[in-house]
Amino acid sequence: MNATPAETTGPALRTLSGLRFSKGHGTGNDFVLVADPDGTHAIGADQAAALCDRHRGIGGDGLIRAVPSRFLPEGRELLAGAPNAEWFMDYRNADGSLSEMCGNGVRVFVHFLRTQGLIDLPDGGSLTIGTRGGVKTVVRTGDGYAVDMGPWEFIFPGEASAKAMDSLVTADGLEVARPALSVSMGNPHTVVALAELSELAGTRLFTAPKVDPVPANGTNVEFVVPAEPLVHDGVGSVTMRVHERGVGETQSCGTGACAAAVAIRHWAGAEAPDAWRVHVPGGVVGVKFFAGPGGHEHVELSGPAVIVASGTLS
Ligand SMILES: N[C@H](CCC[C@H](N)C(=O)O)C(=O)O
Repeated sequence: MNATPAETTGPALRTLSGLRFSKGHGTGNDFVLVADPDGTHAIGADQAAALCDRHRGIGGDGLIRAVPSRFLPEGRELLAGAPNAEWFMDYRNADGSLSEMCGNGVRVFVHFLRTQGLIDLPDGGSLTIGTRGGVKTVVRTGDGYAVDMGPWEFIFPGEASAKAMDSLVTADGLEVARPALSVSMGNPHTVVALAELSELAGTRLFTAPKVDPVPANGTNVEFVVPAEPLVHDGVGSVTMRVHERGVGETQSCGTGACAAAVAIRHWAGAEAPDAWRVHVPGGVVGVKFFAGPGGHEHVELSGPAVIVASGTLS
């Protein structure tokens, strides 16, 4: 991730002096979280990037502002069809860019609302929230949260070939194009199939892998290796690393784990299971396919959420 320039970070943070914040993560995908129940603390791109800066700010893969949906035009639009989506996850990537969705972020967002005393959600209870990727329903489970991520779809007809600089270059320096699938989970993903993760060994995904074709608003790129055997006790298993749009390599990506399961399940064919475990550097998340309303297949993402600390900006 590119650090924000010093001349931007300092002034941006000074505009936020006294701000109460928390730090949390879901399988190592970490966020700076701000509660804004009165809708008076909009956080812009430079401010978000400064808060997420790991050397001059608090540090995080993204910034999550918890704000009542009624205070945002996107939220008011959602309330028309989902009046119970009282809270809105206002999410920005570490570089300050907006993104439609953040799967790990939704779990940490709901956990944050609970720890702030802004909602009451008993074990087994469910909550509907608003995001720029639509309304999401979240259930509190015994060991975290399960999110109905909604329907998935392929972004391009057929399969898109993908190339990744510095990580899939063969010994004789040839760029290796791999089969890939571009999948929308509310945000764009390009899933690249590898035979084994050792092909990425020793590689930090510093630069955005080259993919072809590129989705209109850029893409998150997942490198995925199926387990051997792919299915055990009826559950499929894959291992993945990810270069996130607007961030860089992260320990985990919830929407990316869903996209990876969509792609591997597509490649595995009709016998592939509906339940998956996705192993990421930061832990393991569950992905499950189920028949959603209107006959669309939905994806459920499940996993832990942790609030590490809270503080006040100097
Ligand atoms: N960087 C992503 C957003 C965060 C996604 C990821 N953190 C997740 O858990 O889904 C994008 O620009 O689409």
